[in-house]
Amino acid sequence: MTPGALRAHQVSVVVSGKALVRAVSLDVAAGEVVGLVGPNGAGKSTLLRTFYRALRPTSGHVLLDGDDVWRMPGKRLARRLAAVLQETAGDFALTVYDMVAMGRTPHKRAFDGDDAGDRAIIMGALERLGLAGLAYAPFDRLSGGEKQRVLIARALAQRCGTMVLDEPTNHLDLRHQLDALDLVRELGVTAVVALHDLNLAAAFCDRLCVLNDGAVVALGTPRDVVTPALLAEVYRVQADVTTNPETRTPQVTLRARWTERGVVA
Ligand SMILES: Nc1ncnc2c1ncn2[C@@H]1O[C@H](COP(=O)(O)OP(=O)(O)OP(=O)(O)O)[C@@H](O)[C@H]1O
Repeated sequence: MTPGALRAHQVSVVVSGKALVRAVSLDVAAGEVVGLVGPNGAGKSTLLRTFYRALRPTSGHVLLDGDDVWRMPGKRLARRLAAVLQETAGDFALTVYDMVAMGRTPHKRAFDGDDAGDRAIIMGALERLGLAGLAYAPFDRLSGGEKQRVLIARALAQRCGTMVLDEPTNHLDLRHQLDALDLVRELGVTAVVALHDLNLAAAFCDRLCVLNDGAVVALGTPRDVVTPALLAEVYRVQADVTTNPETRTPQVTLRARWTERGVVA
């Protein structure tokens, strides 16, 4: 699990004549965690899809340790880069164990079964995500948060040095949100993670990349990026930014005002 250096160079995505991602350049150093933030529709998922080869950039390149991910055999990329996507529909017959076992596929030849080493990795990933008790439950019956933890466990079992995570915490309760991001940090992997919760992003990420309308509008440490001016410009909200006394990272509080119709932020 050697962390890779991930580089997007002038990546643009145009679909049906509409530019969804516009000339994005982002260098993520080996072992660095970069948060991708920005409003709904800003292009976060679209950019991430070019990283794990779900969507070919119209122009520009995505490089992992200097190798163009779009020129690499898929299996080789999957041994180096794991993606945690938003909830995936599973086959109704698959158990939680089966879903996590898929993380081992890039490391096997066709028709190879799981050996003892694979089983230990799969069970270790299930235990790490608090899912050992659900190992033989049908994936489709799980709650949204449980499913999300299964997808994280699958990426963990994939044993890659680089991870791309698209809103990995959106279904998780507070404790599991912290656990999931703690895990990413603990692993020491290179990670690009799309997050909506700016406080969480600021607490866990080395740097934040702010996308708006498909383009990077700010890139830097959380302290440099999370400012009332940026929040007003990008999210069109009035907010105060203080320093969290525990984490020493920026903390956003929306300014709310009372009207006869209730609270309006
Ligand atoms: N295949 C497509 N064809 C046309 N437009 C698309 C396509 N896929 C995405 N879009 C549009 O591209 C824009 C960016 O979408 P994307 O999912 O990347 O945003 P996002 O920043 O991840 O948003 P969210 O925070 O809501 O998840 C949106 O306006 C979306 O409607």
